[in-house]
Amino acid sequence: MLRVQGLARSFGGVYAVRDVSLDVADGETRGIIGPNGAGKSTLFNLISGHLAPDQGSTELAGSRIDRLPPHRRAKRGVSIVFQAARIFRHMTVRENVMVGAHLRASAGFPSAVLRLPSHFATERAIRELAEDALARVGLLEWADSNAEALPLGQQRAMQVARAICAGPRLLLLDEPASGLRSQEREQLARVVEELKSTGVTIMLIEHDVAFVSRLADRVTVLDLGSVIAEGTPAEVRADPKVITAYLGAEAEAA
Ligand SMILES: Nc1ncnc2c1ncn2[C@@H]1O[C@H](COP(=O)(O)OP(=O)(O)OP(=O)(O)O)[C@@H](O)[C@H]1O
Repeated sequence: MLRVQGLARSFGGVYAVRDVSLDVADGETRGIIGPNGAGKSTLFNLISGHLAPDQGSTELAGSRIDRLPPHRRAKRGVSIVFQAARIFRHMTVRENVMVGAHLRASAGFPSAVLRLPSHFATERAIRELAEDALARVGLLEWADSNAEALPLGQQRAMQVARAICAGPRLLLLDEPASGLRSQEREQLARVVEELKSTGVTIMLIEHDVAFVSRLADRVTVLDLGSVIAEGTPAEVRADPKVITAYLGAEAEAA
C-alpha cells in the first residue's frame, strides 16, 4: 500500500528524517516507535504531504504521491490524525466528524453556495457517513454534544472517526493514546482493532511499546531520523540496537 524510498528532510541543516525506506503492506498495521526527536512525526508529515521532502519518493498503491498537496493525498486515501488535538470549538461531535467527510464529497463549493439539490443530497450523505463513523468508534450517543466537552479519550476517538469519514486506505495515527488513562487506552485499542478488521492499512506512532505490540503486525524503529530496526513486535523488542536506543533514552529521561 505504501512504499517510501530514501526519504529525507532536514531543518536548519539537521536531519529529522534521513534516508528512510519502508514498505507497508495492504491491510497491515505498522507501529512506528523511537525516542523523542527520532523523526516519527516528521515522517508522517512527509507521507501526508504536510511537509515536503528534500529527497526520496512516496508511493501509494503503486502511484507516486510525493508531489501532491495534502488535500490531494487525502482524496487518494491518506488520512492523518495529528498528535495535537484539532477540535472545532463550538461545534458538535457530529459536525466535527462531518468535516472529514467533506474532504471526499463530490459536490463542490458552487453547489453549496447556490444551495442546489445536489448540495442537500451531499449533506445528507455526509451526515450518514459521520454517524456511521461515530458508531464505529462507539461515540454515536455523543453526536449532539459539544465536542469540547468530551473527555480526552473520546476526543481522540472523535478524531479517528473524522479520519475514517474521509474513507482512508492509509490511516496515520500520531500518538493517539498519549495522555489517556488505562481504561481510555483500552477503548482506543479496541477502536484501532475494529478498524484493522475492516482492512484499512494503519501506521501508528506510539511511545507505549505494549500498546504498539498489541496492535501492530510489524514495527519500524527510528532513531536520529534513521530506521534502526524493523520486524515483528517480538523481534524488535529483543533487538539490542532497539534496547540501547530506546531504553537508553528512557533511562536519560528518568
Ligand atoms: N518544523 C520543524 N522545524 C524545525 N525542526 C523541526 C521541525 N519539526 C521537527 N523538527 C526537529 O526534527 C527532529 C525530529 O522531530 P519529530 O517531531 O519528527 O520527532 P518525533 O520522533 O516525532 O518526536 P516525539 O516523539 O517527541 O514527538 C527533532 O529534532 C525536531 O526538533
